[in-house]
Amino acid sequence: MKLTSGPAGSTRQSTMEGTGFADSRQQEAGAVAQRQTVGESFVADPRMTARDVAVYYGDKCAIRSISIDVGCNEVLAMIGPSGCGKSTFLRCLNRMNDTVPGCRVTGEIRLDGEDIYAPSVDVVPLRARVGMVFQKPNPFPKSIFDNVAYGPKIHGLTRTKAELEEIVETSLSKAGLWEEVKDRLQEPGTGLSGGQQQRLCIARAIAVSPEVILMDEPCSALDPIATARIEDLIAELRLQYSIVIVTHAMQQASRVSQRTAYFHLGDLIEVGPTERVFTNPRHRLTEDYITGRFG
Ligand SMILES: Nc1ncnc2c1ncn2[C@@H]1O[C@H](COP(=O)(O)OP(=O)(O)OP(=O)(O)O)[C@@H](O)[C@H]1O
Repeated sequence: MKLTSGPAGSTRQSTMEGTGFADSRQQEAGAVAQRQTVGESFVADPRMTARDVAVYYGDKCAIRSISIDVGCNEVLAMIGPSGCGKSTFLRCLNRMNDTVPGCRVTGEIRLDGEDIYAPSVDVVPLRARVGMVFQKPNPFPKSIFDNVAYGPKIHGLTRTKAELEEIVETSLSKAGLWEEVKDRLQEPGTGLSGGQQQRLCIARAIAVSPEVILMDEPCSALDPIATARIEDLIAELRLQYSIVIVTHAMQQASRVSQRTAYFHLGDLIEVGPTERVFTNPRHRLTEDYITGRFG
């Protein structure tokens, strides 16, 4: 994947602008330098592009001027201390923030070049194209089969029962769950173990042929073995989809992702190839975080 650095336009304005004092100007330059995203935010062939994205909850600005691409067939990890805005940004990518009262999103986000916030965009098909897997596995109170079949049915993706069965089997296979559940498809999804439930939720996302899968700390409720299975699965899914994952586990980010984005207090501080970000961070705040001095 070819990477490119952030343009000058990704610099955010300092709140000290216009003070007129020399030392203030120096501080301002420092503040701007600190808030400019360093590294490689952009890729040559993006699946999604976010430009100058800000999110407000009421009057409170949760993230400011975020510009970043999501590449095809990459896992992009988003890391940073609690409350820095990772989940808020993730939710912008499939307009999940639309469901949060008082939440306002500004800037521009495109999927395959199409503005996903355009008034003409229907969020139901959008959320099939940009699927989401949550922190806590949340299967529907339905059978294993129906959990996976539900999406294709409501999106009209199949014409016959055989086609639907085919999608269910393929999705469960891709999610690494088919062998474990093929003889109990009519049992409730909620009867599976936590790790199996999370793979069921991944199968549910896959069943509607997404282009991007968003994962918000998908392993935080799982034991190490179930976590390892999901991480292996993420590596396989990348071959077909783009994946954006929020994780608190830096080891996990380094294991599963090709690029890592570091957020800090609502700013996107640094983006780059994962190995480089973890071994040779360019921004002091990134370094402080990954070495455990902050967060
Ligand atoms: N629904 C909401 N209403 C008001 N403020 C919110 C809401 N959701 C998030 N926030 C605030 O927005 C900021 C960013 O929160 P967000 O959950 O995106 O951070 P995060 O980096 O994902 O945190 P964590 O790692 O703890 O999940 C925080 O200050 C948070 O309190």
